[in-house]
Amino acid sequence: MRPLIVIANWKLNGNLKSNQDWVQVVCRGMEKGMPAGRKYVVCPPFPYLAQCADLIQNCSAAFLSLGAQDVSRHETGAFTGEVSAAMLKEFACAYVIVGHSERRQMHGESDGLIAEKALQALDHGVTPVICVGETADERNSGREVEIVRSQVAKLVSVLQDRLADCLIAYEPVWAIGTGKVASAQVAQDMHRVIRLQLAEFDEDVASHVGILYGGSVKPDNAVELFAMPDIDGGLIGGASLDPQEFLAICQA
Ligand SMILES: O=C(CO)COP(=O)(O)O
Repeated sequence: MRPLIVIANWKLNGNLKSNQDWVQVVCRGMEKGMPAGRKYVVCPPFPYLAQCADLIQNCSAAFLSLGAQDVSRHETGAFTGEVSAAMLKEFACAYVIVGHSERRQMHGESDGLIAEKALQALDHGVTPVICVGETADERNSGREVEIVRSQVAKLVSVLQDRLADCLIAYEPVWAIGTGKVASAQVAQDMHRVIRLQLAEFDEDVASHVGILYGGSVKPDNAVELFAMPDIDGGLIGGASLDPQEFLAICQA
């Protein structure tokens, strides 16, 4: 059985005070009891990883894990502004998001670079959460399956059976921050496409890999999304900034 995983992606949000309040509210909520067999992760901006690691450690409900929003494909060296997987590991990051559509679009990240970043994370014992997804234009022209399959094909060719230790997040770009959530069936259909593609490579890998949905997930649509057979959790942006909303999604 694949566990259900809910990940808060704060993006470029947060400050010392609001982070402290957020972790306190979420921890207190989780201490009251959470559904069994689930995992929860928070991904703050880099400068707050140490603060959040400390806050989480002091939380008696050992539910919440820490993740980062990006990682360098390099180990070390003259790469100004980059953060390595080894550094993330030192700050207790168990997960890292790679290839988010905002990085693909605004920073020109390619499928090849994203696969290399995932390899770096794996080499340092950090689980990569690899994002894929089509734009509105690609879906409107009926190319959504072709686009997502080409993104996944690159992951399979580079990562091979190490994909078993990764998570994939299907985040249709048209659903991110727009309030236009993919219907549970539309999301399930694409998750199925991805899982079948992984099965073409290796059935074991396909049955192992958690595939999360991201894009305008809210407490009221999470229940239906998470009930789908190939949806193994969610990557939550806007709704994760409010600790009560995030908690409600974790409990959905
Ligand atoms: O990009 C996302 C998570 O990584 C989704 O963002 P929203 O939940 O704000 O649509």
